[in-house]
Amino acid sequence: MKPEQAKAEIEQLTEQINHHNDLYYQQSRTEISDQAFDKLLEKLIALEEQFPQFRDVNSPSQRVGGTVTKEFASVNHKYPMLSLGNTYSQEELEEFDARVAKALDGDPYEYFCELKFDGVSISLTYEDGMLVRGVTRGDGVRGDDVTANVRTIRNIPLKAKGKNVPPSFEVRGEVFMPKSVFTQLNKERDDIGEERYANARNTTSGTLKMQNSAEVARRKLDCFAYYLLGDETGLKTHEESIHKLESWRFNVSPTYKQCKTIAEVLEYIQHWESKRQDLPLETDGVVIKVNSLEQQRTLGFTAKSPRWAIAYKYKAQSISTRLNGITYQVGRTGAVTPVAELEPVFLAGTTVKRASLHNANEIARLDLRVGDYVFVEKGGEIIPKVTGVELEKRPAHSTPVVYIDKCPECNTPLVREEGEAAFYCPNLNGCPPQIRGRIEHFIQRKAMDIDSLGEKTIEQMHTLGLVKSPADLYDLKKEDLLRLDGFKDKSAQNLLSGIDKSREVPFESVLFAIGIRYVGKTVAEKLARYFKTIDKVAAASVEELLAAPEIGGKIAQTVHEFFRNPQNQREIERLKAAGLHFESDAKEPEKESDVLGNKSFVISGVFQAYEREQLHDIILKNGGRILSGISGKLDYLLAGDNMGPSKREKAEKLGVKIISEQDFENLMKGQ
Ligand SMILES: NC(=O)c1ccc[n+]([C@@H]2O[C@H](COP(=O)([O-])OP(=O)(O)OC[C@H]3O[C@@H](n4cnc5c(N)ncnc54)[C@H](O)[C@@H]3O)[C@@H](O)[C@H]2O)c1
Ligand SMILES: [Zn+2]
Repeated sequence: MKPEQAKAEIEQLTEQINHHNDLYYQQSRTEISDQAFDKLLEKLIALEEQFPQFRDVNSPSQRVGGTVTKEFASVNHKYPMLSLGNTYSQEELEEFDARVAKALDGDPYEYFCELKFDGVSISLTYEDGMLVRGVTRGDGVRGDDVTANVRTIRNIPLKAKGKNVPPSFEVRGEVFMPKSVFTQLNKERDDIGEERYANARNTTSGTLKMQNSAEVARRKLDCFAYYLLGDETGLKTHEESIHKLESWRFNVSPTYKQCKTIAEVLEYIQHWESKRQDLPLETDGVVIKVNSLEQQRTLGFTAKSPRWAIAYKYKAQSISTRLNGITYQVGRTGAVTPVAELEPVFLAGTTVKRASLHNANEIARLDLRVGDYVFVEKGGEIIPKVTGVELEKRPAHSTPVVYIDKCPECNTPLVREEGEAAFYCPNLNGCPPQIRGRIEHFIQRKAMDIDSLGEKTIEQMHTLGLVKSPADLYDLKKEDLLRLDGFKDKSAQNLLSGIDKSREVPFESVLFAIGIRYVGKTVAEKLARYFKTIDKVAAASVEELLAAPEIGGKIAQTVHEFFRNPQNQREIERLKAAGLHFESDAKEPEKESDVLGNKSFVISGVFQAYEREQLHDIILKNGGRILSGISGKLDYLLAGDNMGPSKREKAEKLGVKIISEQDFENLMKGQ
């Protein structure tokens, strides 16, 4: 290759890699697989080695990929947080072993193997046994201070318990979202018409950077600890540090193993290759560390990673098969999901016949054509996905897939809202899967909690014309139920009493049950708490909805529209007549004073003496108002710890007064 050509290619690769790094670390999104990304980086490294004159100090080959964000205060790491060199092949692993042997100059050494947990790394600082700080890796030198969020993770001890806990130390670990939590989260998102999250790692990264710790707590993140650092730990090996962490009640994955030779390392890798699928979290490889800390010091670091460790990454399990066609599914909210119908193929233990394609953009991006041979990949999720097309096998004269424009269930023309990836069938009240889905949503445990009513029964009720909307459930008679398959006197009676009992379900559950798009259980609770009655929610303008805590523009808009629809209005009138709770039992907070004189507040950050919701109540009870965001109209920004610098900046620019917890207490005293 000519130098000019190499230079151009290095520049182009750098730009590409920076783009993917930005997506991955800043926006928690990905456009290409890790393996494809690693190939780009490998290519860049090879070119830079061949043409060192074109290697920039800021090249992505020389630096950890992330940066800090504006939303959190940034903190310098005491010890830099580096990346890991990685490999997908046995030969490269053996080369690594040879480098270690050479650098240790005949000294005997051994390895310690752990799984590579696929989440987000975190640094946890403890002082006098107490957790004082949780910081993301950031650019390796500085990270985001996400302490408030880290405190919500149950498996991260707030206090290290056990013998000989040193006065000050740092723990490194991986924050992750267990597979079961991720699946449940996506189920809930499907149910309220939100787009699914792509994978658990990106969701973990996005969650850890949320501004609202209460929401983080609901996401049920978890953490595995794998490093112990400190000046006075007295440790000799990595293994000892792992045992120390265990004895101080840190959550350590029991999957580690000490290995004497690289052959044992290879056995470990093989052992976990398929077994790792049964673990409760995603893993993407094995991390191999030289066990002796003394030898780790001898080996040292490159600019980007330790020379005493390497990550062996498992190749994604992928296979090529024929795309026989595309079918379309309609969900409860009318969202249309395309599904790839494949020539059955055996992949990683199961036969795959179908794969998800997400949406029309994805089909266009892949330029899919029926008859193509496509690559199917099983990532962490159970449903495989189509990741690419084997272009050499493309049949002649094939044409790109034309996305359907009518609902496959009811033939209504589909619509796509601005800024949304999915197409929708707008026929809310006449499209069968939407009707059935709405009833399934209505009866679920978190909503009206009517058990003994399964999907099959709902479908049959709908086919027989017994139930077209949730309100019809309350008109059902015993003789209606006896027409259903398998229903006898007793089961019919049970169902009727289940329906009857649902009349006692509290308002927030009813508000969730009626199935407003984007209104999940948490949002329903917030709205119910703030507005107290359905009539007030229904009458609220978009601005008034926005004033409720944590209600954003998209939700405010849909809630407002929902109550303007005459059919929805009629349904609610019928449900009211059926005797459901449409008012909150919780009493209006009793006015205690007017000391805050109608001033407006935004609450942000974490407070010493109060929970946020508590402050919220105190303000309302004492004649203040709560606003949803910082604007020129705002009187006070009540700032706790860990408030993002961007909020402070905005408030300062608009001349909004920023007050502390102490200032607020003074205001309450009328000072
Ligand atoms: N698909 C994309 O667009 C894209 C973009 C950027 C990066 N990436 C992927 O991100 C990775 C590069 O990121 P990286 O620099 O964070 O490196 P890395 O993820 O390959 O390795 C370093 C990280 O491994 C983690 N880790 C997990 N288990 C560990 C254990 N037992 N011991 C020690 N560390 C453990 C730590 O968080 C550590 O920060 C690559 O896998 C790359 O493919 C993908
Ligand atoms: Zn339809």
